[in-house]
Amino acid sequence: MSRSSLGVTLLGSTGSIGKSTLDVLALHPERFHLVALTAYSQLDLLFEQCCRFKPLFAVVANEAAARELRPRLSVAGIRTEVLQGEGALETVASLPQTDAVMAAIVGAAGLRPAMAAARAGKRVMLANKESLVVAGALFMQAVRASGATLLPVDSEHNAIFQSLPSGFNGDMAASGVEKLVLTASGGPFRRMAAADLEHVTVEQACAHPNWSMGRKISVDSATLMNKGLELIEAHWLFNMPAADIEVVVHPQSVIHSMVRYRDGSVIAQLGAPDMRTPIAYALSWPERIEAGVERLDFLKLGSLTFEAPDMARFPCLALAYQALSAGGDACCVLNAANEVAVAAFLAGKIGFADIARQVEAALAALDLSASTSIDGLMARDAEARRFVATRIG
Ligand SMILES: NC(=O)C1=CN([C@@H]2O[C@H](COP(=O)(O)OP(=O)(O)OC[C@H]3O[C@@H](n4cnc5c(N)ncnc54)[C@H](OP(=O)(O)O)[C@@H]3O)[C@@H](O)[C@H]2O)C=CC1
Ligand SMILES: CC(=O)[C@@H](O)[C@H](O)COP(=O)(O)O
Ligand SMILES: [Mn+2]
Repeated sequence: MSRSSLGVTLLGSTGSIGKSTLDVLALHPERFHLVALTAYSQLDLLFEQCCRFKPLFAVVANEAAARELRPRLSVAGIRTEVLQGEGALETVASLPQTDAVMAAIVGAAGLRPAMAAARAGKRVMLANKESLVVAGALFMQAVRASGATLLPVDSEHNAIFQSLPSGFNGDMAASGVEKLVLTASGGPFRRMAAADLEHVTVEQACAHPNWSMGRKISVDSATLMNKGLELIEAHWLFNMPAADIEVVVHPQSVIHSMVRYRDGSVIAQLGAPDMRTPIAYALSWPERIEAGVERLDFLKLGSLTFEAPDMARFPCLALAYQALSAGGDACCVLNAANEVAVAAFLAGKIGFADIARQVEAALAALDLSASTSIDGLMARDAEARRFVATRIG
């Protein structure tokens, strides 16, 4: 390992972003080394990843999983130390050996470890958009206080980051920025009638037209809640009011997002729909490295098209605008209610269109006054989860 090699902790290594991150890291063994890998349910895959990448630490969900993994690693001659539980996720995110943290756990479960990385002043490569949805103000405050480097991995926000002037300091007006434009694929049901949305299957909802992703974010893309979460994420990352963040449906997912400038210029980032590009940029910024992705062939692409999002058929996007403008803990409630409703849809307990109904009910019923700590937000998150779980039964 060279002295300048970057020590990476990969939170959520067994997921879609986790695996893509390992693909990029494997292309550059001289540039990066793995400090820690973390998994939740996929122990066999974590074992294989430890054998291949030999991290210093592996984190699993509980004592039983740790007792299973330790002897397997030992027999294989791998000296990775196995830790367990939520606290261990925060530990590996803030170790002195860790230079950079890829935050790729799904859902609000990723918040505390991402916060630990931010508080410890790490290079935080943020895929876990839910951290900013639940705790945007506290998260950005922690980044500023510690001097952490926050690099967006979500493709749209990474595209905006690439389209902003270099040395951008958070002052949009001084940089001549007028608006941000988030592109949305429209999901698998872009052209479906409202009545038919009541009957779509889990398999259809998880079949994203352009991206290969985990199941939760795939359902979010299908309801357009993903774009709602990304609106809130963009608000916090780039210090932009919701009124200056447009959402445009672009079914090809080739333009990953854009920045409008005061002089009428629009700067966009384009690329194949492959997360290895934004992951590679977050890992190598301000430089660029090979990501192993297919190059765009404009002649094969033909045309790029645009249309307005339909918030009547996809009310989750409207609910996210509503939560952002309500402030307080509304975005935390929106996220928690959505996580429970999506899990219930994936388990066959509610229909696709019920997801928005559950989120709307939680926002209407619960106290949305602002929490001032992560513990307070997690209590509000738990309250919203209980509320929706009780309604679903
Ligand atoms: N996939 C994509 O292309 C994109 C994803 N994102 C965001 O990145 C994040 C990850 O998404 P994705 O990779 O698709 O998700 P996946 O479901 O594929 O992977 C999630 C990862 O988190 C782990 N995990 C799940 N629950 C817990 C928990 N309670 N505690 C600790 N670890 C847990 C999983 O472990 P295990 O598998 O072992 O159970 C897995 O490693 C999400 O926030 C998503 O919105 C953003 C842009 C694009
Ligand atoms: C790859 C990525 O960043 C996802 O968030 C993706 O953007 C989902 O696509 P849509 O939500 O636009 O369908
Ligand atoms: Mn995205």
